[in-house]
Amino acid sequence: MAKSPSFLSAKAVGSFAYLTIKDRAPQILTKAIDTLHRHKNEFFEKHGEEGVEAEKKAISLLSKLRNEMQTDKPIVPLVEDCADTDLWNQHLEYQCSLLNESNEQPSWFRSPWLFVECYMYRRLHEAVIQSPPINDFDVFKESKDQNFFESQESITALCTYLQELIRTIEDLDENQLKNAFFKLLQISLWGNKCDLSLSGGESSSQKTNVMNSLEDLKPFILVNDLEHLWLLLSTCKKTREKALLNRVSIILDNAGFELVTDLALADFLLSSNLATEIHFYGKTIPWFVSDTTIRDFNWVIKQMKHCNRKWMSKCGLDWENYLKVGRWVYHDHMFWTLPHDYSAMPQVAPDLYAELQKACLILFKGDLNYRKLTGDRQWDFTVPFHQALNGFHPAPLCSIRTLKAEVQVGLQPGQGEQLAASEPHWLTAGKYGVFQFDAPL
Ligand SMILES: O=P(O)(O)OC[C@@]1(O)O[C@H](CO)[C@@H](O)[C@@H]1O
Ligand SMILES: [Mn+2]
Repeated sequence: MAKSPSFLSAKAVGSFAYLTIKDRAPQILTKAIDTLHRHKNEFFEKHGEEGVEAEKKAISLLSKLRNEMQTDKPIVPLVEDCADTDLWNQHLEYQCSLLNESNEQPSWFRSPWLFVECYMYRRLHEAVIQSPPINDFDVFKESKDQNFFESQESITALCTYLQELIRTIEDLDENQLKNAFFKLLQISLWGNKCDLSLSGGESSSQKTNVMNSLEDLKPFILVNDLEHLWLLLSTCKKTREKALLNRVSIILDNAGFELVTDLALADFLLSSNLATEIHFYGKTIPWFVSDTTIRDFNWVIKQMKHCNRKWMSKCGLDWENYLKVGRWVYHDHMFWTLPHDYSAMPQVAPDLYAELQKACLILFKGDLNYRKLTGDRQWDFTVPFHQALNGFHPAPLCSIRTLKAEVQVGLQPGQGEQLAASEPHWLTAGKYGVFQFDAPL
């Protein structure tokens, strides 16, 4: 078996990983510190002097973290005893073993980018939980909520389209159903552009109506396996006995507009009978600035339900009902906020792997999921996606991802080189996307 290529890391000066750890990650910590500072009065009103002391402590812990990163200090073990602390510290020991020969310590600019970037968010969480009584504060909530509020035009247009689709769905022929399916998948793909960790926490809302740009965006889809998804789900629908369940699992990414696009897609899958149940997987802690937690998931549905726009409110009501009757299920699992790539899931989280195996299709949203699917390694662009998955095949799966990191596989010969020649930042600007499918052989 050929040796796998090296991990992306900030060792490569000028690389996107390097620029992230050097510039964007410290900027994200600074914004988190500013957010805590701006909530000082709220903490005082809620908790009195204890709240102000807690704010000071969290800020001091985050400032220390930022300094460790900016001065490339060794990565230190987590100290707060949580359910995942041992797994994190065991992984840190594994990272130490990778550097044994060079007699070096894991550090921000030497260790794999995936590890240190995930570690930063887990240390940020540790700083907050070490600061009671503000230990359940989400430093990213404001920006996730703002993304939702600033995307109202797109959300309204999407809900109006979805409700019209549902109203007429019995009259749609096979081809019309497929086109609607593809349209909602593309909206979910481009919803992934709205990612606050790429923008360093600056607003990245969907201010224009993405539905009007789908045709213009088609040339930016580098791998398009949509037909595989249609064939899989339409065949499951035709061959399914009445009772048999067809589960589609969605590994969520960002809250706000992207989450609404994923919920709209999920509604269509049920309304069209392409699936009988949808399982969603979010993050158990605030993660990569915009990622969805259970609070974000419930907040978006509640906001939709109570808003004064007819079709948005109808969607919110329907979606709340899907959850009530169990046709939509939300899962929390700590694995998604560990630093491991997905080929480690059978060993590290066999219960989660077994759960994913129950799906007839798994949709992985976003760039970080793509990085974890492919091990965040420096693969040649033409390496098959199946190979890069390194044995991770719980069920047929599809990555729905806009490119925001220097890892991409499954391209045609010369395709990557041609893009690099015309667009130096094609891998990281979020301008290109993929629908990349894999089925167990
Ligand atoms: O998973 P998402 O939300 O699509 O993107 C997350 C992400 O793009 O943000 C980082 C920027 O620091 C990337 O490296 C990382 O993959
Ligand atoms: Mn994300």
